[in-house]
Amino acid sequence: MDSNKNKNNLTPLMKQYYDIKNEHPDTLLLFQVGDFYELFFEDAIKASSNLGLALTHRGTDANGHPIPLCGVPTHVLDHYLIKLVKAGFKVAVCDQLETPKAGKIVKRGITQVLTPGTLTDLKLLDEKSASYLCTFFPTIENNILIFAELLTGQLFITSIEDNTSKSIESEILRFMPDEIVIPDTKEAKKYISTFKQFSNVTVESFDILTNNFDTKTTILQESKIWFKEQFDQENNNIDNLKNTDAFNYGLATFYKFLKRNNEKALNQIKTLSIYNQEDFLILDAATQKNLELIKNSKDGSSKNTLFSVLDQAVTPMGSRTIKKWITRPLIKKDLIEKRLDSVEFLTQNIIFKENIIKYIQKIGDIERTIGRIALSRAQLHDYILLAQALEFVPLIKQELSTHAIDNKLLSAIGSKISDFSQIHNLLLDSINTDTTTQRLIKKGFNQEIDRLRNLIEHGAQEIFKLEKKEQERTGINSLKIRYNGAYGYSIEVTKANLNSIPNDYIRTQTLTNKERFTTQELKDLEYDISRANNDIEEIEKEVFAQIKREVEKYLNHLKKLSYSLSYLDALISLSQVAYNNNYSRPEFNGQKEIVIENGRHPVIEFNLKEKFIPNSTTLNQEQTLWIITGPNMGGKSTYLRQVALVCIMAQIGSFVPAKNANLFILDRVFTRIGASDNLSEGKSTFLVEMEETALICNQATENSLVILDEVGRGTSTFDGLAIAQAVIEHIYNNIKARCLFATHYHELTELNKKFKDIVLYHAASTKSEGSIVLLHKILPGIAESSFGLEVAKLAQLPKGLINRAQEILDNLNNKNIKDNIY
Ligand SMILES: Nc1ncnc2c1ncn2[C@@H]1O[C@H](COP(=O)(O)OP(=O)(O)OP(=O)(O)O)[C@@H](O)[C@H]1O
Repeated sequence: MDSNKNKNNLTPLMKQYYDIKNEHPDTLLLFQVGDFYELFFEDAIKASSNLGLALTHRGTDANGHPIPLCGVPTHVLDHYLIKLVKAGFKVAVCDQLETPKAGKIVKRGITQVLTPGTLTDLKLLDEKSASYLCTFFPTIENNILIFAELLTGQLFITSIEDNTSKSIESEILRFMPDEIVIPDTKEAKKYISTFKQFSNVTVESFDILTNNFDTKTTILQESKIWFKEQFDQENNNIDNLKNTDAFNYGLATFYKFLKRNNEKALNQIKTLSIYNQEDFLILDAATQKNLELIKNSKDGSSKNTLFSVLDQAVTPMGSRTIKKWITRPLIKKDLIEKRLDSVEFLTQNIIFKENIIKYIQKIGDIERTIGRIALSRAQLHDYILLAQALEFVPLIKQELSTHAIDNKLLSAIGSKISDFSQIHNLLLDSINTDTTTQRLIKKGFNQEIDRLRNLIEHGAQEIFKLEKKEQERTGINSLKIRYNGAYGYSIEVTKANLNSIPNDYIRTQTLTNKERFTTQELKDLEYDISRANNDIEEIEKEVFAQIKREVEKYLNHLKKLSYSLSYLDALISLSQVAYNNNYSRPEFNGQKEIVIENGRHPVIEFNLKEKFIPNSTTLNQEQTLWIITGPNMGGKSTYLRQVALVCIMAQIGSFVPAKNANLFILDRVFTRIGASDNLSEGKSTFLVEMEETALICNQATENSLVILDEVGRGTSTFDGLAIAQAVIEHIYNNIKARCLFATHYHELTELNKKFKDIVLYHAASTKSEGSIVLLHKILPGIAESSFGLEVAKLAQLPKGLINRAQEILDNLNNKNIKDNIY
């Protein structure tokens, strides 16, 4: 859209379009024209290719060029909005603000600006995922990350001193934000390509943060004032942060962005959590991907993920809580034990659990309903849902108090579920739940509304009653009250009866045989009837607003209620999963050991046709590092992942798929599994492998679990072998983390002779009728070989090819024996 130069050549509609678009140049502008929302110029081209809609042309621009155009019907706007916002566009919706009148350009204005991270409209949100807006501000000193969950009004802030993109990426992935806002500084822009792999990125201009010329105060100061007003800041962590540029500018960037795009949400952010990365178990980005915690690597959905197994919640808010728990496992023993106590209690008290499930199911996703109320986006429907939900709160409260619950967490949840009878009664008395009538307020709640409604419903009867009254008063039986489109209501009297009309009759019209009159009473009645429809709307709106204000007084309590209920739902979900799948309660006995008896992979055990073979693990002072060899397809990767998953599940507060598990509280879990390249960033498979290994070597501690699968595989045999051995030696000698290392380099098993705590395990196999049988059992010792050719046979490589490979292999083995390489 190049020029406003020749504005005089434009139609009034296009002039108006230019004016509005100029105020929102960074958005796709959907401009309402009657029954369509239309996009013009570049916006039309982008939208048509993203939405698969036809691109046409209409009229000419100021320079006489045809204007590209693409339109969507108004009744399907939401459908297209979701698509555009999910594709990462910022979208502004410009509505017609008045009924069009002939010959006059209709008034239009922006009614919504949507960006991926600022959505608060339920139709646009994924119900099983919390939606976060992230702001990232890096400086040489530290990096600030701000995550805002707008619907619940929560803000999470952390500072990361480590400047490697891997650390920052890991922390961002915990929240999986829908949008990451960064300043247009050189340091920040370095991260764009990394962030774009998993989120939408918006660059916010930085220079004007400090020079807001529109007001006397700068955005920096404004954001500080906002922060002070929103939060009760008795938080020690905040003082340290406040002195850093990253925090101050990061906050200003966040504030500026949200103020422009969803100011209401900005004012509803009331809960602050300043945390350290180390407050939760740290799962680096590769681990989150490799273990398929929330998203699978196949299609990015939650199918066959840990989340899909643990999520048996009956409400979406419960599912969202489970998701949060999975990405933020705990590291404080007492908190983990509290969750485990509750899960155990719930698995043992089935009737109690069933009752609670029944009620929570009826309550539904009250968290989002309350979120909408807080953001003033709630409609009648939301209040109906709230009223229905509150009916079950006393029942849950009763369950929680009457069962002698010997469980700290459940009792604490119970105490937060206050009695909302007052607000429940108010809603029951006032809100019209009969959605067929299109009325907001229930009969009997407000006298004036009832009177007007009566008038509308019984207008005809009122007129009839008046007619009777006038007949009796005048003694004229033929007197009629009639309605005429041009004159309205009037009393008709035949000319023969004119002598009997009272003095207060006002003549309005003379017909051949009749005269028409009105009276003050008829005028008032007519006025009331015609105004009733308008008035009732006004009064209903005002009464509804009063009810909303009353409900808003309880917002903080309601937020606590929804938090407690989603927590309860998530706990019940964990207990259901534990019960159904025969999981056991993990123990933390203070020893630095991971001893798992008959562990299983929580996801794979569901998908196998045959029975999953359980395997045990002992990583302790005597066995700190396992080198695992074994045939391809022998089950090594499954085993490695299962050990990591069992440890993570335990720190989520879940029971684990094992007969017994004695664990210790890990600070970090690292996994380097499989081949992944990052061609979009110009990184080869091997470079990615080495970057991930470097992160482990730099960040793992003796309290970490390190899972390494075939490190060194991506380069030449000797380079790979050398790197693999050096990595093992570093982890064993310097880091002292508990480690499982799977490899096809049999040479590495020699390390067991050098270091006594490095032990050898293998994925067992046997031969039957000349073919390999994979036992999927991890046993002490070394595998005979990798049986690569056997697996190739299983995969049905051509027979001739296999025979030739066997020849080559025999030659190589003979040579190795001669050269004594093994
Ligand atoms: N404990 C088990 N019980 C039953 N089946 C298993 C078990 N472990 C693995 N499997 C099956 O074997 C398949 C291959 O396992 P996995 O990928 O773990 O082997 P691998 O040893 O890592 O192979 P490669 O060295 O080729 O990567 C799995 O997809 C699963 O179907």
